[in-house]
Amino acid sequence: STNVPMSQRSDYVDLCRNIIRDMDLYGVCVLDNFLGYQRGMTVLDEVLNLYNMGVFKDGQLVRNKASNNLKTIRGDQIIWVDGREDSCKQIGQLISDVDAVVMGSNKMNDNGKLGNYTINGRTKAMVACYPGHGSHYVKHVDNPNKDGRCITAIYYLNKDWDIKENGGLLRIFPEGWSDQVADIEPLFDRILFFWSDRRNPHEVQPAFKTRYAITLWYFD
Ligand SMILES: O=C(O)CNC(=O)c1n[nH]c2ccccc2c1=O
Ligand SMILES: [Fe+2]
Repeated sequence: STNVPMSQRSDYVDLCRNIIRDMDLYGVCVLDNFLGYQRGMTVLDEVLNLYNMGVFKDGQLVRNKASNNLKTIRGDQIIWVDGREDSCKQIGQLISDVDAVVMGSNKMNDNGKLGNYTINGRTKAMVACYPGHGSHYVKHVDNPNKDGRCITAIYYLNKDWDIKENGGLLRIFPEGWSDQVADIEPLFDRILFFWSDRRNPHEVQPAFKTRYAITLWYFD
C-alpha cells in the first residue's frame, strides 16, 4: 500500500471492521504497518526535520501531586501541525488516512456510530517527542471532564525500538479490566486508538531514546 488513498485500499474495510470490533470489545485498538514502510519513512523524515529545526516546545509544566511545587514531570516536547504546512505534507497525508479509517468505522458500524459517538471533528495533529534521558508522562486520563474528545489516535514513528533498552512503553489501565493492563510498544508505523475518557487511564514509562509520536483527538 504505497500511495493509494486509504479509502481505496483493498484492506480498508477490514481495517475499519477491526477498529469497530476492538473498540467495542476492549476500548483499545492497535494496527501495525498502517502506512507501509515507505510512507512511514516520509512521515518520520518530516518529523525529524521539524525537530532539527528546533520548533518543538517543551510540554507544559504539570504540578507534581506529591509536592506542591511546579516540577517538570513530563519531558515531552510538542508541536501542533495541521498538515497543510509546506514541510508537513506527508503528515497531512497521514492525518487524512487516519480520518478515513475513523470516519469509515463511524459510518460502517450498523448504528452509524463508533461506540455511540458520532464523530464530527478532530484536533490538529500533536507531534510529540520524548527526548530520552528518562522523560515520561505520569498516569493520566486524556479527557477526564467531558471536553468533547472521545477517541485518541496515536501514530508511532520509532524504528528499531527495543523496549527493554529504550523503555517508553505506553501502559493503559483499562477500566473494568481489574488488574489487567494493555502494554503498547511505540513501534514504527503502528497506530493506536483508545477512548479518551476515564475508561483508559494511561502512562508513558521513562524513555531512554528519543521517542516520536503523532496524536489526533477526535470529537463527537
Ligand atoms: O505517547 C504515548 O504513547 C502516549 N502519550 C500520551 O498519553 C500523552 N497524552 N497527553 C499528552 C498531552 C500533551 C502532550 C503530550 C501528551 C502525551 O504524550
Ligand atoms: Fe495521554
